[in-house]
Amino acid sequence: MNKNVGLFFGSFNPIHVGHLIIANTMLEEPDVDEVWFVVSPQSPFKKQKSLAHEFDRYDLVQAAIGDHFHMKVTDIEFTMPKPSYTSDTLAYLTDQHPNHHFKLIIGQDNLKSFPKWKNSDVILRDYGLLVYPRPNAKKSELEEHENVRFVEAPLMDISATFIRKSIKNNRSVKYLVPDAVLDRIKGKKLYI
Ligand SMILES: Nc1ncnc2c1ncn2[C@@H]1O[C@H](COP(=O)(O)OP(=O)(O)OP(=O)(O)O)[C@@H](O)[C@H]1O
Ligand SMILES: O=C(O)c1ccc[n+]([C@@H]2O[C@H](COP(=O)([O-])O)[C@@H](O)[C@H]2O)c1
Repeated sequence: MNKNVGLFFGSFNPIHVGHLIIANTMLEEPDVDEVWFVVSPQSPFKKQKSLAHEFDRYDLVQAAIGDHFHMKVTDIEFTMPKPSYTSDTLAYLTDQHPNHHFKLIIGQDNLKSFPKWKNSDVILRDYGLLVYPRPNAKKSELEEHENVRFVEAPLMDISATFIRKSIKNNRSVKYLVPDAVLDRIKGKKLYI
């Protein structure tokens, strides 16, 4: 079946309510039928000491979306070369699902550096970007690009960095992550 799929790539270290609000907002767009979370083992521009194992991050995403009918999670990048280059994954997914139409979902903070991504021109031309606004994002020349669309939605000053820091400092992150995610973070003693 043909589907319009919004691909939401990220480290998800851990997934937080901001990510879920972004996914849900994108599902309201007329040309997004499903959102697939793509858990990246290693983002090219991020060197994190506190990066949880990709299997754990995948589990947290799965726990967060539960059995949502229009959200899925994929581990497709786990067996691909690292770091995880989005254009390679897009090519692979397009090959696997020739009838689907993919778009990329990103937060506004990633738009400024997007021209430095591998094959960014191909991604822009062949897929296009759906952008969720983010506080303090730097201005980007791509804001007016014909294949870049901003959604109108509330700014959310929430980050995985803040959540990891809070856990380390023994502060509660209840409501910043879904309860099922919090249970697993505690159970596996992640980010302490
Ligand atoms: N609060 C937010 N507002 C808008 N976009 C966001 C927000 N949080 C995450 N994103 C976007 O979600 C995608 C995946 O993000 P990522 O997993 O790196 O989360 P993060 O909260 O930015 O993590 P970290 O704090 O570890 O850098 C990126 O495109 C990022 O821009
Ligand atoms: O393909 C690239 O060149 C590229 C450069 C930077 C980031 N990405 C992807 O963008 C996603 C979000 O990245 P980050 O660094 O905000 O976690 C993640 O899945 C990365 O693999 C991809």
